Amino acid sequence: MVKICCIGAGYVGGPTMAVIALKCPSIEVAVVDISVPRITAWNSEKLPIYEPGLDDVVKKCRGKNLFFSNEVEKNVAQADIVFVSVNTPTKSSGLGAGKAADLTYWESAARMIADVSKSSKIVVEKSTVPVKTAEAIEKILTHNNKGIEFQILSNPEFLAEGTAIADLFDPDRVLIGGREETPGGLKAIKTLKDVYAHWVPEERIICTNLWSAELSKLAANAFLAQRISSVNSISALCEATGANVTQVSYSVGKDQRIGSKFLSASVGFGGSCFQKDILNLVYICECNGLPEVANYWKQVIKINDYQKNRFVNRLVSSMFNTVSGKKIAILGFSFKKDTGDTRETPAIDVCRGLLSDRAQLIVYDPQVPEEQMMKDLSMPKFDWDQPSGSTTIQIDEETVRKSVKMVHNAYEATKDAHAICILTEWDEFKSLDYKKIFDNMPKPAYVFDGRNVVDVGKLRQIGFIVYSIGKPLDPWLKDMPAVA
Ligand SMILES: NC(=O)C1=CN([C@@H]2O[C@H](COP(=O)(O)OP(=O)(O)OC[C@H]3O[C@@H](n4cnc5c(N)ncnc54)[C@H](O)[C@@H]3O)[C@@H](O)[C@H]2O)C=CC1
Ligand SMILES: O=C(O)[C@H]1O[C@H](OP(=O)(O)OP(=O)(O)OC[C@H]2O[C@@H](n3ccc(=O)[nH]c3=O)[C@H](O)[C@@H]2O)[C@H](O)[C@@H](O)[C@@H]1O
Repeated sequence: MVKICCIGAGYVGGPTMAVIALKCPSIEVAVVDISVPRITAWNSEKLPIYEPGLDDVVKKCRGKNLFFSNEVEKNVAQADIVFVSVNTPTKSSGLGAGKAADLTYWESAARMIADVSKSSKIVVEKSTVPVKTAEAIEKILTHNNKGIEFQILSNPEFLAEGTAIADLFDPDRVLIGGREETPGGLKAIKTLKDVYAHWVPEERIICTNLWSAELSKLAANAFLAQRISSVNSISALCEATGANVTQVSYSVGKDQRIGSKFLSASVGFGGSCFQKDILNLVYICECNGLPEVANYWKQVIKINDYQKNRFVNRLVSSMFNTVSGKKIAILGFSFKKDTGDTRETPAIDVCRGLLSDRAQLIVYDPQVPEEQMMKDLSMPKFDWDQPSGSTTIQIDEETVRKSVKMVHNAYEATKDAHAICILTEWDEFKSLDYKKIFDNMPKPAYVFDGRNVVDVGKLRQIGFIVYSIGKPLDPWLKDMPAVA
C-alpha cells in the first residue's frame, strides 16, 4: 500500500488529503501537524475549518485510510510520498521584510524529513513558494546524505476557500513540476500523476519542469488578483461618471478572450494568498533586477488598498464627515462567503478605519468567532509599502474591546444602527427583511454595500440611502466625493 504523509493540516493540507483518501482507497494518508488543537479538532465532530462538503468527505475516510496525527516524525519516516503544506507567510523582519516569503516552516520541515528518513521518498511542495525553492530544498535534503534518494516535485494547489471540495473534485488542472531531465525525476512525476489519475482526467494533469510549476502558481494568483484590481479601478470611474460597474463588467466579460469570471467589483480582495503571493513575486522581480516588472505588480496591491480606503472615506463623508459615537452594523467579517477565514480580510482595514474615526461597531458573521475578530482588529498591521517595515493605523486592544461587539444575527446587529456595512457576500444578506431593519434604525438610515449584494432600487424605495460599489450614486452622496 502506498503511504502518503502530509505535513501541515491547514486549509490546504486537510481538504486536499481528505479528497485524495476518498478517491484513492488503496492509499493510506496521514495528515500531521505540530499544532495539537488543530489535530484534536480534525479528529473531532467540529473540524477546525468550515468548508462546504468537507465534513462528509472526512467522515467517509477518517479512521479507514485517512488519519490526523501529531506524530510528525513517525508518519514522515513511514511515507513513500511526503507533501509539505505548511504556511509560507510574508516575512515580517530581516532581509526582504514585508515582501519575501518566510520559508522558516518549510525549511524546518525539510530538515526534519532529512533527519528522520530511512528510505527513499518523493517530497512534494504543496505550499506556495518562491520560484527556485526546490533547489534550496534539494540541498537541505541531500545534505545529510545517507544514501537515500529524494525526488522533489512541485505540485501547487489552486483550490479556493469556500469551494475547496468542489475545486478538488473537479480541478481545471493539476500541475506537477519535476526534474524532467532525469529518469528518477520522470519516475517521480509519474508516481504522483498516478495518484491524481484516480479521478482527474489525464489531459488536465500538466507536467512541467520544477521552475515552471513554482512560477505558474505565483503568476496565476497575480493574474487573478489583477482582474479584481482592474475592475475595482473601473468601479471608481463608474461612480464618478454614472456608469454601472456591474453592466460594464458584464459587457467586458462577454468577450471570450476576457471571460466573465473574477470581475465582480468589491471593497477589495482578501485572503491569505493574493497579497502575500504578489509581494513574493514583486520581491523575486526586484532580486532579479527587474524593478519595472516589480512596480507593475505592486500596483495591483496599491489599488486594493485604495479601494478599502475609498470605501471608508465614502462612508464617513456621507455621514456628515464623522462617525464618532455612531453605531455601525458590520455584516460579514470573513474574507469571502462560505469560509470562517479572516486572514487579510478587507473587513479588518475597513473596521480599523471606522474605529480610528471613533465609531461603535456591531459585527455579525455566520462563521467567524468573536475572539478571532478581536485578535484581528487589535493586531499590529504591517505596512508592506514602507521599506522600514513601519506599521499603519494601530488600534489598541482596549479601544477594540470598548468599541466592538459581536452578535449572533443580522437583525440584532442592525438594530438602532446609523448605518449598515456589508463586507462579505454571505447569501443570507441578500434575503434579509430590509423593511424590518429600516424600521429599527434612526434616520437617515444608510447601507454601504461593499459586495454589491443588495437590490439598490428596492432598498432606496424602502427609504435607505444606499452606496453600492461602482453604481450610480444616490443623490445624497453625490456632493460628497470620496477622497483617498
Ligand atoms: N488557503 C488557501 O486557500 C491556499 C493556500 N495555499 C498555500 O498552501 C500553504 C498552506 O496554506 P494554508 O493551508 O492556508 O495554511 P495554514 O496556516 O492553514 O496551515 C499550515 C499548517 O502547517 C502547520 N505547520 C507549520 N510548520 C509545521 C511543521 N514544521 N511541522 C508540522 N506542521 C507544521 C501549522 O501548524 C498549520 O496548521 C501556503 O503556502 C499557502 O500559500 C495554496 C492554495 C490555496
Ligand atoms: O493560492 C491561494 O490561496 C488561492 O487563492 C485564491 O483563492 P481564495 O483566496 O481562497 O479565494 P478567491 O475566491 O480567489 O477570493 C479572493 C478574494 O477576492 C475577492 N473577489 C473574488 C472575485 C471577484 O470577482 N471579486 C472579488 O473581490 C473575494 O471576495 C476574496 O476576498 C485563488 O482563487 C485560488 O485559485 C488559489 O489557490
